Amino acid sequence: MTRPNDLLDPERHELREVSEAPGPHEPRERGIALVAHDRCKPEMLAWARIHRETLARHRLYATGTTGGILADELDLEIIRFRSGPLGGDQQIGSRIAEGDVDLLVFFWDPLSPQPHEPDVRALLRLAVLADIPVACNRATADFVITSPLLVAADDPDRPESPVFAPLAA
Ligand SMILES: O=C(CO)COP(=O)(O)O
Repeated sequence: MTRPNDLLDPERHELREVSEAPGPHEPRERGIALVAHDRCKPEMLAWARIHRETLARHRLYATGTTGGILADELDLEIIRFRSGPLGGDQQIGSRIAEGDVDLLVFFWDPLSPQPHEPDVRALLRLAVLADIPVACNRATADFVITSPLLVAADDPDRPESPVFAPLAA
C-alpha cells in the first residue's frame, strides 16, 4: 500500500516514483482512523460532517463510541473497534503497525485525565513511529483532510501543488 509519507523522498523532497501495484483497496483509498474523547466528540462530529464527502471516499476506522456516533449521524461506513478505554486505542494502534492507517485524527481531551492514558500515549507513539500524519485538533485536521497529499500519486486527478515541487537547492 502507498502511504502519503511514502510519496516524499526524504533525501530529495520530491515525488518518488510509485512502482508497486495497487493493493487490495481502491487506489485512491486511504485508511483514516477517527478517535475522540468524550468532551471532544461534538467537535469530531461537527468536523466530520463538514468533510463527510471526503471521508466517505476512504477506508474509515474508529474506536467504538466515536465510530458509533459518526456512523449513526453521518451514515458513514466505518470499521469499528472496541471503545477506547476497553482496548480500542490499542486495536487502532495495531492497524497502524500493520500499515493500514494513513492518517490518524485523534481529538484527545487536554483537560481531562483518562483511565487509559497509557493506551492513548501508545497510540500516539505508534502513529509518530509509523510517520503518519496525526491531527489532534480541528485546525490541523482541516489542513490534513484537504491536503493534496491525501490523494494517491497514481490518481490521475491528483491536483498539482507546490507541495510536490522539489525544494530549491
Ligand atoms: O477513549 C477513546 C480514545 O482514547 C475513544 O474511545 P471511544 O470512541 O470508544 O469513546
